[in-house]
Amino acid sequence: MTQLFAKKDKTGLTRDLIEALFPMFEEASAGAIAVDREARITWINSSYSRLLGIPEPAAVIGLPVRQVIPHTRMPEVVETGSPLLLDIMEHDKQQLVVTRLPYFDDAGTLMGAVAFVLYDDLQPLTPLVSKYRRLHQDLVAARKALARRSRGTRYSLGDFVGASPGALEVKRRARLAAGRDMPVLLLGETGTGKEVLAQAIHSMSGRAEGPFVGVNVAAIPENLLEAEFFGVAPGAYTGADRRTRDGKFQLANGGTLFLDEVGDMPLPLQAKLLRALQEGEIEPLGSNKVISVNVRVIAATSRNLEAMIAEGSFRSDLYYRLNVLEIGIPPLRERLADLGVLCEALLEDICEGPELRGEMTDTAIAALSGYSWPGNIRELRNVLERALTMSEDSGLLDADAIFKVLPRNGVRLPPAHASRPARPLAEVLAEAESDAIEAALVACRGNRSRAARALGISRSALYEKLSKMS
Ligand SMILES: Nc1ncnc2c1ncn2[C@@H]1O[C@H](COP(=O)(O)OP(=O)(O)OP(=O)(O)O)[C@@H](O)[C@H]1O
Repeated sequence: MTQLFAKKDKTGLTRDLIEALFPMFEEASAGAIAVDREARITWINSSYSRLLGIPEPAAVIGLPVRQVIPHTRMPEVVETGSPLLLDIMEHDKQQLVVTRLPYFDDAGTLMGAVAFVLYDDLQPLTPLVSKYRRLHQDLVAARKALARRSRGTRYSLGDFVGASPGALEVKRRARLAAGRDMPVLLLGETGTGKEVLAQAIHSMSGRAEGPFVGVNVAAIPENLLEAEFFGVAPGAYTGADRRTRDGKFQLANGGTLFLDEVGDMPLPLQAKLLRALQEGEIEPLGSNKVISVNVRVIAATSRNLEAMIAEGSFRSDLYYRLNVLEIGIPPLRERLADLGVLCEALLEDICEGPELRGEMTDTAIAALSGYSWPGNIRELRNVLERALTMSEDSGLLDADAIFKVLPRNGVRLPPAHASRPARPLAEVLAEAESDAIEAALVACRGNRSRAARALGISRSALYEKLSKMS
């Protein structure tokens, strides 16, 4: 206590008061510390040193307090001269309740601040602390979502759900793409997550703070594409709109331009796009000036560009320019192992709010895996949405609920008969039995009585087998 204040004159009331109260506070608290007006540590007691894991308290005297306690708000107290009477501070994964007070000299000049840890064991405060934690987590999530939205992205790599070898390879290549500022070509059928991945790559890249601008080439009428891409100079048109209009390249300057359905781009525009990519310059419509742009392009298509090159509808030089790093996203039917995790993630997303809840039985997943999913994950999401809408209040989706909403002309996938190592006969028979039951249920569109008849077993036997399968 004697080293707390550098000067020992004790004429000021505030100082007297603090010094008088200090021993009491110190004893009652789990730790105490003092800083000068530059927020450098002038004193720390042994219990606080122990709590913070500081082996040698003398070694931290004179150090900026933030260097020792990263989340402390003592600098704020010495800056504003206002106390922070009750605050929860995180240190090394522990939560401490702290009080911080400024202290002044006789002339009322701020000299520094003292802080006491009131609780280091927050057990009695559990309800309060868990509420605080929840609010804090919500705040962090909301801030992140807001930041992403303001940059034009909704997805990060965590949103590309899947743990199958195919999905893991996609994620590995996406991380690689994020680390290198080069064009990327995403190849995959419709609904496989090309846009999710493009946004994820942008969010992980050095351009994350820049804009993410997406343009779906197939959705824009051919005669408007050039203006959409490169912008319009004032007076380019004699019509009503005589203002300058920035194109997607300008809007994406400093960030990422996502060209979806690039295979649908007409040949004349392909030539202009190639020039823009090669030169890093664009020329707005009706202008004779070129503008430099710094844009990273991620292109995507569900079409076979090599075949298009062969038939002359896609330029090979543009293809090589875009395809510096290629990521092939497998269709859902080739990564059925991901169905379980995908359903879980999609149901959680669909069932926002407490009124809706969705859960799947194993037989429901088995039913989903018998379908070929031409619309991939977008179609899976639609199927789950429809199944939930039609389900009972419980939100539990079984095979019946799935069969009711799967497209009637759905193609049944042949069971995988890849060569396998020898296995116990009982295991092989059980698998064959569940394959046969699944096939019968699909063929009978989930009608169990008809499926049982087709299998040549009683309805109750089928129920028994199904309960063992789930
Ligand atoms: N791996 C994934 N994990 C979770 N959700 C996914 C995944 N892939 C796609 N989705 C979801 O499926 C829907 C379609 O995804 P997205 O638009 O990225 O597909 P796309 O390949 O760009 O489709 P298109 O070629 O038709 O534009 C979105 O709702 C997206 O959230």
